[in-house]
Amino acid sequence: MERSIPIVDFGLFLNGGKEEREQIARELDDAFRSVGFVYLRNHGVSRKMVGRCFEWSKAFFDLPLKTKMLAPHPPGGSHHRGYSAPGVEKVSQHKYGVEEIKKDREIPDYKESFESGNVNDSAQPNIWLPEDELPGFKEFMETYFTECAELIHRILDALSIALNVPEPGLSSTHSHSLFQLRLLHYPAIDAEQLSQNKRSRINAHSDFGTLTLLFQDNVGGLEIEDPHQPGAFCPAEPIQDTVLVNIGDLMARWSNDRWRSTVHRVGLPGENRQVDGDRGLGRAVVPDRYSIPVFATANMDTVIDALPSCWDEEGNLKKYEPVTAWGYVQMRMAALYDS
Ligand SMILES: O=C(O)CCC(=O)C(=O)O
Ligand SMILES: [Fe+2]
Repeated sequence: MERSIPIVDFGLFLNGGKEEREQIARELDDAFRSVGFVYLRNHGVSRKMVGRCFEWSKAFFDLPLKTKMLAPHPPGGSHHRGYSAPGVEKVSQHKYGVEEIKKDREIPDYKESFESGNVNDSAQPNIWLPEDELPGFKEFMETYFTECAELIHRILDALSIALNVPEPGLSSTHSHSLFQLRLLHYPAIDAEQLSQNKRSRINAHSDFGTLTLLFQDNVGGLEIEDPHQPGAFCPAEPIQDTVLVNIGDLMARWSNDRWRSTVHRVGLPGENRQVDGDRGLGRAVVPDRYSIPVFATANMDTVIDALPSCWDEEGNLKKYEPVTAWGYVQMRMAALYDS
């Protein structure tokens, strides 16, 4: 890939003066224009909190299936909370036709997930296990959600500076913090199954909200598509103490495609990553992988129409019709689950 994913010191934005904040806004703008992804250091969610979240995630997924099924994800795509067992969800890339979605599901994503969101989100109430099945889990996830929501709002402040969006900026269009905290577990799998495309971990897709935070363990396997070479992917390696941030489709549209919503997937970890097992028998096993994406979207009534600094009447016309955040997200979500 021509340009790798930049690393930005977000502490300079959080704690710096006007000049430093403007500099970081420019760095984010560059990253999102060229690659659509950035690693943030000093992002304000402590190493300890991130570590604890991975521990909780493992504790949850280690529970027996029948216990996890006490917090089931409802059928259909409109209430995106609770537990989804391996093979239930299949991400798809811009495929809304029933036939296309069915065909896509023939290669199952081998992962399980648990979704939670804002405690005040009445449209999508959280779905928890009975407290005594995993005491403390709910409380921790609610706290983690709040810390991630704070980071998302600060990134939105930086993006507002980057695009000259006047005060109170993009953060105010996300004031309900309708975010989704997702725990993901990809069970250990034969490397051969992944390499021969019999199963995927997560198929190539772009995220459909405004932006996504992604915490990953150090197993690897995440890859992003080279914007200059469609179909060619390169690794987004785990980097200690950073969070990956990427632009989603809704923000790409809002920025009139100034920023990229880059297609990504999870498959076989790179050669330099760990693959356990007896290579002699050709039965290498890719270890379990855990990741924690947090998806942001705008308040549902927000009209997504090209931001003022992203278009003009001369060379750079508006490319898209206005759409509400609600209309857009529902359309994308319906493609995820069989209804
Ligand atoms: O597990 C990962 O690293 C990526 C997850 C992802 O892209 C998603 O859930 O949208
Ligand atoms: Fe994604």
